[in-house]
Amino acid sequence: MEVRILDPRIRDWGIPDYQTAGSAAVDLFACVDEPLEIAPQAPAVLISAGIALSFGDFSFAGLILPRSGQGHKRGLVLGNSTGLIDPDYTGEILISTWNRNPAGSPPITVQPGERIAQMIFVPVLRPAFTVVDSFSRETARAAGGFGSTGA
Ligand SMILES: O=c1ccn([C@H]2C[C@H](O)[C@@H](COP(=O)(O)OP(=O)(O)OP(=O)(O)O)O2)c(=O)[nH]1
Repeated sequence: MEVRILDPRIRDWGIPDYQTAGSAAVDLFACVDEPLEIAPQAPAVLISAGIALSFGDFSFAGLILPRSGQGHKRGLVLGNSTGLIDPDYTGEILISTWNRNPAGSPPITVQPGERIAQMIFVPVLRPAFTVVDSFSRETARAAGGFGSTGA
């Protein structure tokens, strides 16, 4: 996979890579020029991750996810819940950054180079759609959902 370094500070912070052989994700750095205060419940802020990717073949995509420590402990999550990086997207990777804490909480300060999110890569399946009036196979669940099997 090709990576373009759009913010030279990335070379000092560590080009995003798997921290260990067992790691599924690469951490993304906040490429802000100065510490950035994000108020609770304020509209999400787009922060550059300082990199662009070329997926080569289009068989996988990227997903930007919150980091558990940032999200669970600190309240710093993603304004779009999950970011999808399409395999044909070659622009700057942006992180929609949101302070989910209740109004009145202190702001969260994001430092330059802080690891605020992570990205995993997933295979993309592109099933062909056949338009039908009714499905050729029935299931026990049928349209049951949203708690249909009990609490
Ligand atoms: O957190 C994100 C989400 C998206 N993107 C980039 C890569 C992605 O491929 C592109 C488009 O994202 P998406 O398909 O989710 O956007 P959309 O709202 O459906 O708009 P469109 O596809 O019309 O651009 O924006 C990011 O950099 N970060």
